[in-house]
Amino acid sequence: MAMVEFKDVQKYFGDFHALKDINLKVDSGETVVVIGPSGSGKSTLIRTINGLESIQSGQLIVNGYDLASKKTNLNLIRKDVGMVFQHFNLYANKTILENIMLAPRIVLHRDEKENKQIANELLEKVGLTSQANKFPAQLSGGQQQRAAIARSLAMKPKCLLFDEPTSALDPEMIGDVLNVMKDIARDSDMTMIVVTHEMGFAREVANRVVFMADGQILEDDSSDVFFKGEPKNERAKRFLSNIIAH
Ligand SMILES: Nc1ncnc2c1ncn2[C@@H]1O[C@H](COP(=O)(O)OP(=O)(O)OP(=O)(O)O)[C@@H](O)[C@H]1O
Repeated sequence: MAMVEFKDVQKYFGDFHALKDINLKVDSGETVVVIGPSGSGKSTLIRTINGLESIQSGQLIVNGYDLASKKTNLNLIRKDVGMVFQHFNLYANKTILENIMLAPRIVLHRDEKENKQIANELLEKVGLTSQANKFPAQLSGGQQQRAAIARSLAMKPKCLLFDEPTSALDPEMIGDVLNVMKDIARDSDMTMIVVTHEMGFAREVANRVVFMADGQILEDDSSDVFFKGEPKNERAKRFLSNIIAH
């Protein structure tokens, strides 16, 4: 079953055509990595999936809901489709444990004892048990991002969107965050759509790689084809050889 399906989607910011004729289908359980040069529309693409950006024409179906319809309740979509941002977006005045417990308590009305148990399990999963009662500012960037991932997972989403989750981190923090993401991709049946330049991650766990440039999808391959067989599109090929060379 498709978790996300774009059909001839167009997105404008004023006169600027940010997403051009997007056709993309992501099946439940797939891990898809989106790559491409700066300004190519990668963030815009994934932000449309949970309604953070609206589309102007075409069809976008997410978890069975039509996002172009005014009747669609975005809160219903966001319950099942989580997002991890470049800059973590944790609540500064709440502890890490409270950050993780907040949405399930308010949105899902999860029983308090169960909520705490799930939060503690997630803290363990992302290696932050000892940081549970600290505030975000007391943690490193890498720890904050792992807390943000745990917070998203606490909602038990069907789909998790990642918008350059490691690009604001110091290099020594990146590995731990990627390892958490790799574990999730391997161990869960959640759909993951990840905007990243981390080609090691893409190679190890992505089922597919989508290359964007100038608001268009120029290549959409299984990762085997992308990494072993070379992309067919010239720009994708050049992009790949540049990032692998650096
Ligand atoms: N709110 C906005 N208003 C106007 N233009 C926007 C807005 N958001 C994005 N854009 C433009 O849309 C284009 C695509 O932006 P987007 O952030 O999706 O690219 P990206 O591929 O994610 O880039 P990067 O890798 O640098 O994050 C850019 O030219 C950007 O300036």
